[in-house]
Amino acid sequence: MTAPLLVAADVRRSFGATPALDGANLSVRAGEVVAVMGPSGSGKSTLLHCAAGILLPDSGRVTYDGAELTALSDARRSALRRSEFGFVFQFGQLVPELTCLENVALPLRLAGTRRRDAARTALEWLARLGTADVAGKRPGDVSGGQGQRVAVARALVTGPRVLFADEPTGALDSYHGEQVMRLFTESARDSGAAVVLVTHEPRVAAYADREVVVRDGRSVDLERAR
Ligand SMILES: Nc1ncnc2c1ncn2[C@@H]1O[C@H](COP(=O)(O)OP(=O)(O)OP(=O)(O)O)[C@@H](O)[C@H]1O
Repeated sequence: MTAPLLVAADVRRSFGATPALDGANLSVRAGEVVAVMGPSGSGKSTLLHCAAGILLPDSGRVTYDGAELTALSDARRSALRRSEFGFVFQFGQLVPELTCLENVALPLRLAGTRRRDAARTALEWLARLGTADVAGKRPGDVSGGQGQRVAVARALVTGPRVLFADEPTGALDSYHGEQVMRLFTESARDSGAAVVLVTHEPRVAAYADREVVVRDGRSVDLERAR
């Protein structure tokens, strides 16, 4: 079995007097989809944010590809996040002033790709997610399901090695939610990325290879028989 690509070990994090994580663990291998489940307020999002280097834990270690994320400067951690990680959230992640195509092209433009090349790659990703028809529209003029597929295309366009998704289908009905999950997990598996997927919906977690359940800031790993 291959070594995990990303490991969060014994992570603790409080917000003021509220202990959000109290010794949580998470690991994910390349090509593996891990669902982080658990009740509301149990610490799922905090664990994702710590694993992705968005939040620093109070104690514990997060290592990515053998390097300790928690020991990097803010600037190096941000650069690593931009180049290695992709993110899909529930709401409000697309830039409303840009077209859907420009939204998907944005991470490539930020990484220095020329406008025409970025647009071509972005359009390929929109087509793979079945949303090439909304390329010229602004996010406010597309449906919730189309918007989430555009967000997935934007998360995948740079070829990230780890994808983080926090309730990516939370705002969708079950039909569109399933469609987004299928495209999301297929695309991630095709590209060999590792996926950390926070959800409280068993139907969404069913797309994962493994489940980690967080309760009161602590995690339990459950192997899923597939
Ligand atoms: N920025 C913050 N400031 C203060 N408290 C916070 C903050 N973020 C999270 N918390 C608290 O930390 C605990 C864990 O929150 P977290 O969002 O990680 O849970 P969750 O399992 O993702 O919840 P949900 O399923 O409702 O999104 C909760 O008690 C929450 O109120």
